[in-house]
Amino acid sequence: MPTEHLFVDGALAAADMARRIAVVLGDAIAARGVATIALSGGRSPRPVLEALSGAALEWDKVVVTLVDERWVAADHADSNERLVRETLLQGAAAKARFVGMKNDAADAYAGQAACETALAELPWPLDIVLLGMGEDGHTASLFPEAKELAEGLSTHALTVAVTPPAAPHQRMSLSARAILKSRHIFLQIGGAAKKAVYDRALAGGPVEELPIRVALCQHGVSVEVWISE
Ligand SMILES: O=C1O[C@H](COP(=O)(O)O)[C@@H](O)[C@H](O)[C@H]1O
Repeated sequence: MPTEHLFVDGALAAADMARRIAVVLGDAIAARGVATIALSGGRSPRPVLEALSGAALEWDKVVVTLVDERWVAADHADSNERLVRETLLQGAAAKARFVGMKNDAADAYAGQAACETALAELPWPLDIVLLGMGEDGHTASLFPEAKELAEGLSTHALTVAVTPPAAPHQRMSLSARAILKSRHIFLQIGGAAKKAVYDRALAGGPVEELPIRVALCQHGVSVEVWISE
């Protein structure tokens, strides 16, 4: 069972999550001289990343990558890289090493091999994989109805190129294997609709129905969930 942190307020949940991330990254630096974190995109992580940016860490020893990315330019409003650069990688935190997923290839499928090579050079397992979840139960860009879902759940590769069934832009996503190649999985669940999906996922069933079960229905990696109303 995941460890659940319950909050009435999303801002308090974000601040608490940022504090916990900083502790885990600091411990990783003390133990191994380097700390690694993969970040999700979307709306939920923004306040966490803004708070984390002010943490007193040896940022030059932190490596930041992504859980998923939209195949758009790094200055596009939908770019997860842009989100991370604008929120986390500011001030002292700008010293962190950022390894993004988007490259110059024309589409995500053509760019997957180079992205795989870039991510393979990181020190695995990652210390933290920070996940979000959509109301359809997707996590990273492992969407229930995507034609690449089976590949994302079964591949030995770290990454999978995806065309979302009902969202804009091709994506690059960590595979299930990569998500589980981590020391800690942290998950944000905000609002009643996501909480209902989270509860249904925890109750068990096929991972193809609710891909968040990749993280929730396994015993190898510790999972902490920040739940807010
Ligand atoms: O498409 C995505 O959605 C999920 C959830 O996003 P949110 O905006 O509801 O927080 C996110 O975790 C994922 O990284 C993103 O690409």
